[in-house]
Amino acid sequence: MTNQSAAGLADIGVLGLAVMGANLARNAARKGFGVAVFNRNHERTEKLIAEYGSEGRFFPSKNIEDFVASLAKPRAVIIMVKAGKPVDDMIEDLIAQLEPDDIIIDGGNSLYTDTARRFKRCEDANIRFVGMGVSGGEEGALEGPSMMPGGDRAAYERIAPIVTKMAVSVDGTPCCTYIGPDGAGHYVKMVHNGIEYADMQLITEAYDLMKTLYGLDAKAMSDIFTDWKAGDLDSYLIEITAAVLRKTDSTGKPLVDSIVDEAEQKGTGRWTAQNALELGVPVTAITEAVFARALSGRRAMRGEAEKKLPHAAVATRKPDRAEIDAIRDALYASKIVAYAQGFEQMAVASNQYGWNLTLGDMATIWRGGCIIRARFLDRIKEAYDRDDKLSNLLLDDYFRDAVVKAEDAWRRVIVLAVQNGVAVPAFSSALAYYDGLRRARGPANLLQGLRDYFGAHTYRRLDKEGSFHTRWSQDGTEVEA
Ligand SMILES: NC(=O)C1=CN([C@@H]2O[C@H](COP(=O)(O)OP(=O)(O)OC[C@H]3O[C@@H](n4cnc5c(N)ncnc54)[C@H](OP(=O)(O)O)[C@@H]3O)[C@@H](O)[C@H]2O)C=CC1
Ligand SMILES: O=C(CO)[C@H](O)[C@H](O)COP(=O)(O)O
Repeated sequence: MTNQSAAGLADIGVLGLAVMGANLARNAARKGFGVAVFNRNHERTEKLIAEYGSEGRFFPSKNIEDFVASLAKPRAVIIMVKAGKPVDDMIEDLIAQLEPDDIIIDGGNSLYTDTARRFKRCEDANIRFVGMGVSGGEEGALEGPSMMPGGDRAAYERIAPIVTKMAVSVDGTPCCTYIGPDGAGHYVKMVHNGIEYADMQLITEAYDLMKTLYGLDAKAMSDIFTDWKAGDLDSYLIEITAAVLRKTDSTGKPLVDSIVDEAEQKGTGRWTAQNALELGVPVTAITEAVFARALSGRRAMRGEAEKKLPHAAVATRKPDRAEIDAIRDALYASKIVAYAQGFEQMAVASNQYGWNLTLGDMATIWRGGCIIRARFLDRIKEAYDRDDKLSNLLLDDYFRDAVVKAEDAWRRVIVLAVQNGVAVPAFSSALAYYDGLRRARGPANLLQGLRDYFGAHTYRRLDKEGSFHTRWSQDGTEVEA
């Protein structure tokens, strides 16, 4: 499936030409592919062709019939529309036009269970379906995103020569690989976004600590984040944090100080947390990040609470180098926990849903193009290269050494935050997870006793096999259940 446009037909189609679709279409055209383009509202198509039509071979259409007719057979169409019902509508419209063996690729942020359902729907219509997570935002879509295709493997193999060329490459390896069957590609994208939520929440907490405890202004914090980018924390999110903090508005003041403190969300972080709860995986950092966005949304309530629930004014501390370094170390340790949790979630899902995910591949394709791209992902890839059965990243030597080294600073920063009333839910839940994880014997024995007391739910004993119940409200004797 390459360069059939010589015959006057396009190699690939892009349906949906908002930020992501238009940039993916330009990306493919710049790489030499003939690209059929279509959007419900034709103005977007016209704008794309007027502004960028000279970048490559575009085949614009005003309706879906002409769009499909402009594609070389077997056809391949990337749908890039708003997630949810629009995707179902577009699939139905395409099914009515396509022929057996043609391929539909959904490149949006679809819920993985929707993807599994759509896979079945297309299979019933003899159409091949690939659910492909795409990350990188506007710039990544154009310059080379990270791509997470799942579903029909044979269909993926057919589009691979195109999509692996569209994806960015790191050290010569494309950030695109087949992930697994049915909804696996969109599942992995969902967890990517969950980790993105946690990573951003941790950065936000570091910002709040520097601002509230040390009185640092945006420019000073921008310089600190720029320094951090030179070390272990080197990542796209740290880089853009420095850029956002450095930006001034038309008044000359830092833009960030005028942005409303309410975080919005489209749903992928919430889906990650919901799925973690369903699977019973302790994904605390991502879940706290979702809740922190929800709390940020209660702006009026927070305004009222600030008046009614006062806290002693925080005495601004001297921004001593060692204390700022401690925040950096706490951020790094918490970030390791967040990624460890996200990777465990993918491992559990892989088992539960029979996907056979290769976790090292996720680290490999997230090294470039995507929003969470970071030097750190090389370390994760190396950890899975050392042990592809690794049950938790924190048990890998590199990550164990990193958290052990950061531990004192991590604790000090959280103590300081708690003493001064600065909310650090992701920092502190990450540390609580770490402390819970590194104890072979925790306190859930008491919890089991309580459950047995009120509900005869039984418990197991350390000293003998079987399940037991104590007749708490009768004669107090223990019986085998
Ligand atoms: N923006 C980003 O940074 C990223 C977005 N994504 C995902 O990629 C997908 C596309 O994102 P984005 O480019 O931001 O666009 P939007 O999510 O803003 O969706 C706009 C596009 O969807 C089309 N659309 C909306 N409703 C319908 C409908 N009922 N029927 C047909 N088309 C419809 C619009 O067409 P029209 O012009 O006619 O209104 C337009 O092309 C989404 O799933 C998004 O979550 C993934 C990674 C990053
Ligand atoms: O997929 C993405 C990046 O990888 C999108 O930018 C995503 O929409 C961001 O999520 P939210 O709007 O919920 O913050």
